Amino acid sequence: MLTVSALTKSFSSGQERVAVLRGVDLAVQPGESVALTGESGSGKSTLLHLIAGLDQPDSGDIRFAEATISTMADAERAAFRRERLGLVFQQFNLIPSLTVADNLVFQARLAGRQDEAWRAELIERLGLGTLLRRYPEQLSGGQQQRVAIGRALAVKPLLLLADEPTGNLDEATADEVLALATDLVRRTGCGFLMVTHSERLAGMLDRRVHLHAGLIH
Ligand SMILES: Nc1ncnc2c1ncn2[C@@H]1O[C@H](COP(=O)(O)OP(=O)(O)OP(=O)(O)O)[C@@H](O)[C@H]1O
Repeated sequence: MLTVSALTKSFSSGQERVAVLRGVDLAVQPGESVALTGESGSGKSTLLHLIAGLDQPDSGDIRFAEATISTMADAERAAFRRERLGLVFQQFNLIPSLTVADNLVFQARLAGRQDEAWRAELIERLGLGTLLRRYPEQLSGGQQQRVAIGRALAVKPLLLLADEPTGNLDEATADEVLALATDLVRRTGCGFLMVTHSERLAGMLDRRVHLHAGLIH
């Protein structure tokens, strides 16, 4: 479903170019959850940003079944991200001026992909029913992250991308939030790629890939 081939990316550092990704190959199948590990600075977030279309690779391809995002123009890539991808970051990135209910519908509405029945199921499964009228600042970290996951999945994405999604949560809450996310991913059949430093959390997913010296091992 996602196929990344021979992806390279370098950044300028002073006079030099530093090659962060040197030919990354990676595939994620529908319904599969994959943990992306690697030491600090190995390029995990860079890879995730490229897959999300937030930045452009130097060379190589990023393909989904229905589209090659690495060759899309900026506007087309942004639309693909909005409509077909779910993004969850460590900072929950909820919209502070919107209630939980409105945060949940916001992206789906923008994407023109509203599905009432699916949203109701997400609310139920993520235990958000009693929180719908609250604002993000009135929620705990675990609750905010459950809303962020619900928002990302509300569009029924092809792929859920998460960068240290439970990094701000205590262990028990992190485990609980990730268990919910993997369960929903299996249910929707979307792929799930998650950056993590945690061996424990990586072990909860179907498979693990390791980024080292610019390559996936
Ligand atoms: N926009 C940028 N401009 C210049 N250098 C960058 C940029 N983005 C990332 N880098 C560099 O690329 C390398 C990889 O960064 P990246 O954030 O992808 O690593 P990471 O594996 O996610 O690290 P961490 O686990 O610490 O979050 C680092 O050396 C970083 O300084």
